[in-house]
Amino acid sequence: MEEHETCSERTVERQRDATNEDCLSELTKGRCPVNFPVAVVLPAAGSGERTGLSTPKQFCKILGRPLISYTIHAFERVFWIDSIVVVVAKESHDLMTDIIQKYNHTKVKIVEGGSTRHRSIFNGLLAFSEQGFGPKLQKPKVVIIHDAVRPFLEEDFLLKITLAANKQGASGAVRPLVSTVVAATTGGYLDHSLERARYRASEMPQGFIYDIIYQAYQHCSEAEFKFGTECLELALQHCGTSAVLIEGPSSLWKVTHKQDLASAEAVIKESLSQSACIITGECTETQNLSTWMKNGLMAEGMWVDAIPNIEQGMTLSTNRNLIKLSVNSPKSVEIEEFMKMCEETKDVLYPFVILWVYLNVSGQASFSQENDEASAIMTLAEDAQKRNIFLYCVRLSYSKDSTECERTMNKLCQITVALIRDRSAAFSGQMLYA
Ligand SMILES: Nc1ccn([C@@H]2O[C@H](COP(=O)(O)OP(=O)(O)OP(=O)(O)O)[C@@H](O)[C@H]2O)c(=O)n1
Ligand SMILES: O=P(O)(O)OC[C@@H](O)[C@@H](O)[C@@H](O)CO
Repeated sequence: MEEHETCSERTVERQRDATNEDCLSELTKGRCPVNFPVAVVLPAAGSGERTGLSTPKQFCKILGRPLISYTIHAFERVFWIDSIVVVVAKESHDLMTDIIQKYNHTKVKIVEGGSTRHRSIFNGLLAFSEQGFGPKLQKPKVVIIHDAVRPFLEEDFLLKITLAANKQGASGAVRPLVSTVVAATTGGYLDHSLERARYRASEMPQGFIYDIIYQAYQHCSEAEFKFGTECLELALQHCGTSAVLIEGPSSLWKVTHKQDLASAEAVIKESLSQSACIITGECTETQNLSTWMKNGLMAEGMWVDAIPNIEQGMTLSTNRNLIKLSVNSPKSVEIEEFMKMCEETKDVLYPFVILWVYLNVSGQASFSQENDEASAIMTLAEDAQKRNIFLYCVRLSYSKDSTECERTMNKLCQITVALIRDRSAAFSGQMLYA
C-alpha cells in the first residue's frame, strides 16, 4: 500500500469544527463575517461529452431555464459575492450573453475558455489581473472556483469555504467516498485497493487566496494544464499551501451524465414546490375553502400563505405557486389580468404555477359557458408557458353533503400537490375536475 498522507476522519472533523466556530463567532457578533472582496470563477467551457448530448450540459434547460443560470443565480443571491466570471467556449459567447440578459444576471463577466478545465480556470483568474484581456475586474482577496454544472450551492457552506480559504490560503469541499478506489495493473487486473475511510471525494466549491491560486497557475506545467483535475493540488505543489478540507452537503454533486440532468430537475422541482400562496378573494365560500385547502396542503408538508387579493405593485412572498379561488367560471380576460399582476410583482425567472380553482357554487352546469372560454384559456396557457408560467384550472363540484364535500376537498388537495410538484405542461390550460 502506498503511504499517502491523507485526511483521517478525525482531521476532517477537527477542521469542520474549527471552521464552524469561526463562522459562528462572527455571525453571533451580528456582523457579516466576510469583510474582504470575494469573486467567483465558474468554469463552463466544457463540451459535456459524457452526457452524449449535442448541447453542452451547462446550457441544457431544466424547467425551461439553462442549468448554468441556476448556478449563477445561487451565487448572485449571496450579497457578499462581488463579481462572477463565467468562462465559456468561444462558440457559446453569444448564448451566454443572451442568458445573462434574459435572466438579469447583473454580477457576471464572460471570459473565453481553454482546451482543458485548468486552462479555462486560469483564463477566469486572468480576468482579475493586469495580464488578462479586456477591462480588469477588481482583484478579490478570496476567489471561489466552482464548476458551473454544480447548481446546488448552500450559502452557509460557501461561507465556511470562503472564511477557511481566507484563513488557511485554500479550502475545498469534500464528500465521503461511495465506492472503494482501486488501482489496476496494465493488464487490467486488481493491483491494490485504497482504504476507503482514509480518503475523500474532492468536490466544489473551492476557495483560495487569489494570489496563491494565481501564482500556482502561473507555475503550472503543460502536463498539469492538460491532464490535471485538482486545483487544490496546484496550490499545494506550487505554493506549499495545504488546503483545509471541509465536508460539504450531499447537494454538491456535479452534473456529468445525462441522468444527472433528470436528477437536477427533480431536485429543482422539489425546491420550487415547498410553498404556496392562496388568493382567497372576498366571499365567504372561497375563504372557507381557503382554510380547508391550507390545512390540507400543510398536511402534505407545504408551507401555505393566504391573502385576500393581489394589489397592484405589491410584492408577493417568495413562493412559486399561486392558488386563486373563485366562485365564477374562469374567464380568460380575468385570468390574463391576474397573470399580468403576478408578473409585475414576482420574479418570473423561475417557473411558477397559477392554479385557478373555480368553486361552482351555483351548481348550475355551466359547461356551455366553460366551453366558450376553454379554448381561450388553453391559448392563454400556451402563451403563459413561454413566460415560464404554468396555468392550471380545477372546477370544484360544490356539495352541501359533508361526506361528498370532504371527498371533493381531499381530491382538490391531491390534484394541487401533484400539479405543483410535477409542473407538467400536459395539464397546462386544461380544466380538471374535483
Ligand atoms: N475545457 C474545459 C472543460 C471543462 N470545463 C468546465 O469544468 C466543469 C467540470 O468539468 P466536466 O464535468 O468534466 O465538464 P465537461 O468537460 O464539459 O464534461 P465531459 O468531460 O463529459 O466532456 C464544467 O462546468 C465544464 O464546463 C471548462 O470550463 N473548460
Ligand atoms: O474531472 P471533471 O472535469 O469531470 O470534473 C472536475 C472534478 O474533478 C472537480 O470538479 C473536482 O474533483 C474538484 O477538483
